[in-house]
Amino acid sequence: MTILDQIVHDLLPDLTASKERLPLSELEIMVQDMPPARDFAAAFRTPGLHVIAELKKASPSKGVIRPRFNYLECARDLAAAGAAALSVVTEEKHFQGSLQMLSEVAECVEIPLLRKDFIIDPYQICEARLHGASAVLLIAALLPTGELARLSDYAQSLGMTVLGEAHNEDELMTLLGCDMPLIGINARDLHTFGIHIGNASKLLGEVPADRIAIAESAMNSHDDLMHAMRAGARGFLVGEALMRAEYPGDKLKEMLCGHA
Ligand SMILES: O=P(O)(O)OC[C@@H](O)[C@@H](O)c1c[nH]c2ccccc12
Repeated sequence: MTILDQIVHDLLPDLTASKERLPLSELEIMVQDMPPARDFAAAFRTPGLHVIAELKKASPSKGVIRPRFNYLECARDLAAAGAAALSVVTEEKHFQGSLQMLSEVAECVEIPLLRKDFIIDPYQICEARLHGASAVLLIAALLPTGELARLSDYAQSLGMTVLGEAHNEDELMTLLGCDMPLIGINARDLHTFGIHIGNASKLLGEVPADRIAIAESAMNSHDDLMHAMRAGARGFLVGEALMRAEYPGDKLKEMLCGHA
């Protein structure tokens, strides 16, 4: 079993329990009373360096990244430093995130939020919307083509945006067959955790102009962002570099401007 299989295996009991407690039909009624979702894709349609700054305490490949994790302070600092959006990792067991954190962050900043999790069911998308996210990540390595299209359509029916994630040619082709506005190219292979920058750069160049290419993972500096931009990226998902910094907002400014 790969780590990806393990993560999905571990989230199933909670998902089943949540559905029993509050079925999807009830969540969908609650969504009707919500204000419209924040426009997640808007920022990326304009020129410039647009970073999706990721809030995560830990990851399976790196263990605990930010031991004292004041996520509201991080969220405020990153928004003030110019983050276009935030990615809130909600997976509990391997990343130490939660939906509660997503709701709190939604109340404390105005920029759009991505629920970053291992999404396999419409239920998780509706939960994301109810907790203040306006985008979800759909990982091609996790789902058959039909499911990707179905979940993507479902998210968009709730007024949300979809970030599809690929890390190889086949996955990219699958995503391009679905109606997804944002196409993420993950330099990290989720099965092995290996980083492949050359491969990611090549794939970024293959994202057609009517989609927004987002470079994901392993970027630490202004140069890394510029490299990904030259390869075709119009947005950048940055987690660890910000979460390891004492002052994530300052680190983001440095990555955006090229100097401290
Ligand atoms: O922390 P990094 O290397 O900057 O990467 C952020 C983000 O790309 C990464 O967390 C990520 C993107 N897609 C994923 C899917 C599963 C787990 C993790 C990820």
